[in-house]
Amino acid sequence: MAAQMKICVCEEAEAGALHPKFIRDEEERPKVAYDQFSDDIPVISFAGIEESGEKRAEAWRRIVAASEDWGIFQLVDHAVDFTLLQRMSSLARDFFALPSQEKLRFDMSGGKKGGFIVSSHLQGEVVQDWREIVTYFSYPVAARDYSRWPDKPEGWRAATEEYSRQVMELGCKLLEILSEAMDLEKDALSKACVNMDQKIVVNFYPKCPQPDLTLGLKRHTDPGLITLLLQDQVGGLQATRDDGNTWITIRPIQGAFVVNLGDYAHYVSNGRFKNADHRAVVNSKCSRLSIATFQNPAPDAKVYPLKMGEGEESIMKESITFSEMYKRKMSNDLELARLKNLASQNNPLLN
Ligand SMILES: O=C(O)CCC(=O)C(=O)O
Ligand SMILES: [Fe+2]
Repeated sequence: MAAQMKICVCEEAEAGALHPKFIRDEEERPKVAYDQFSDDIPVISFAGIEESGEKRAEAWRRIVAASEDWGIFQLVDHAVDFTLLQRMSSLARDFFALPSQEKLRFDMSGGKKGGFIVSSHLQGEVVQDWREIVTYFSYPVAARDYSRWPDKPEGWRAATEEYSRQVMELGCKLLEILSEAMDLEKDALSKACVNMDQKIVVNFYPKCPQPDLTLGLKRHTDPGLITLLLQDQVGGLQATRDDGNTWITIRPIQGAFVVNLGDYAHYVSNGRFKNADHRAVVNSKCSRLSIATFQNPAPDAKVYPLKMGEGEESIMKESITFSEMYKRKMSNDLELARLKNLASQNNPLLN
């Protein structure tokens, strides 16, 4: 039973020092603290969207501007029920507090569709992320495998079902705005996605003995269309728009969703919408919880600009499927990690 021998990050947290497998290279380590908050990311009220006239135009304009600028904005006054957000977060915290054997009953290793993972999705990663996660494949509904949804704590399954439904609704409204911003019909993006996929990733970052040496989640862009991220009040989500030279820590706002645009949004808008470049840092004082809901196209949806202006060239050489795009992204990431590992093995100064 290999799964039973795994060590959860919560157990690693008990040690006074960080295990070397979590230690990042100097240039990857956080330089901006988890609680040194920035207000650079716009906070937009969704109430304005439902109204008519000037308020709607203003909210709409700010969403589009943020999508072009950072590829990130925070959404408040949205329709997702506040008590449901609190319930999801508290049930998720209860799950991560369970004994390791209980969590590992849902271990996702070996290609299972959903469940519990220690650290990273990617096999072959050299340095590990300081986190544990639970993943739910929630849409399309027909593809749900409830046997992979943790049955403890009681009530989490039902709360997750309702949460995924409400977030899907909100996500679809955002797609209408982004479609119209591209001068397309309201339903253009949802049609391009063929059949909207949704995946929920609940991230738990235990408190960490040496947070300056590691990352909760390494730098990345999300692959899909948009991600709606619910974070607690601790702080740790960071973004860069100068290729990792400088970072900001996004200020947590209770009940808000941080909306990140992903690679698919970047490609179909021919580069107009930014794919948010982000990561999560950890701290030594307390654990942190975030719930990321990824709204993605179907695996066979085409990835190619939906519209190009006169004389504008496509940023993509060819049209590929979303599953092919995802595969290439993952193998690029692994190749980079492998090269980095080789370089450090061949550098006597680092050994
Ligand atoms: O925990 C966070 O703030 C970031 C999570 C994230 O980026 C992800 O799950 O893709
Ligand atoms: Fe992300």
